[in-house]
Amino acid sequence: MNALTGDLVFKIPRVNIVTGKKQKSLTSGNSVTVKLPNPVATRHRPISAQDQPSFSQMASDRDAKDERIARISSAIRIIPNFPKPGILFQDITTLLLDPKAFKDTIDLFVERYKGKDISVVAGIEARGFIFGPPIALAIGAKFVPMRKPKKLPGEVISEEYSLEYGTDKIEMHVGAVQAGERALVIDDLIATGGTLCAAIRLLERVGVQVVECACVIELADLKGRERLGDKPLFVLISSD
Ligand SMILES: O=P(O)(O)OC[C@H]1O[C@H](OP(=O)(O)OP(=O)(O)O)[C@H](O)[C@@H]1O
Ligand SMILES: Nc1ncnc2[nH]cnc12
Repeated sequence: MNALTGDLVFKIPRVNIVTGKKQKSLTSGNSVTVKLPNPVATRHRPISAQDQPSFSQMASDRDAKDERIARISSAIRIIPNFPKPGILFQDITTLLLDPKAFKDTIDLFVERYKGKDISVVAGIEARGFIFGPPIALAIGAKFVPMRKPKKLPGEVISEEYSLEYGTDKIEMHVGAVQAGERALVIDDLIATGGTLCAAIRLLERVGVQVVECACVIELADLKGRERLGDKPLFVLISSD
């Protein structure tokens, strides 16, 4: 129980079983080695009603929320050694195969952002394109795709970010957003935080206020959250 919020935070002891002594997380920035016991039980730490003051929240509401997060967590498959040895890949395609868990995912985000005066949901290619549009439709915002280089046909502005070897870029159409708009940035996962930081910079360059970033999964060991500085990050599941 979080003493501050009264939220229940619990661990799902075994979600997916994988083997191997050391597992690395795939990142688009630094590679970090995460030592795990052998055989390895990959753990997801569901985060319930994260950083939402909830003294007045009914216990039954909270239980229902925790139940949804547990369902989402167990629907995500973890594939070891993909796309290269040592990587523990968090595969959200299995979440998409489970309509109830997928709907729960979207609903949890919608419940958080409805009525918050957000006019832009910016989704990061590729997996941010899966979660962003249903959230945008439900909260009455437009969806703006933030794409990998040379994919958007119109005039673009771009922002570079660092990878383990070299750099990458994300791009957004000029005119897709206007100064003063309030945006939510959505992706499936935060690892080092480099991608989300680039998305924030891109939006802020054109005068958009990034209200929050939201991801289904956080690879907490990689400390991407710290890289975001003061920018709030909301996640459903923290994997360590
Ligand atoms: O926090 P970071 O270290 O920046 O990493 C997170 C990013 O990495 C993954 O995308 P990826 O670059 O693999 O692209 P994809 O979604 O097109 O596969 C993920 O979907 C995030 O966008
Ligand atoms: N471990 C991981 N699983 C899935 N996508 C990722 N992007 C960066 N690291 C990842």
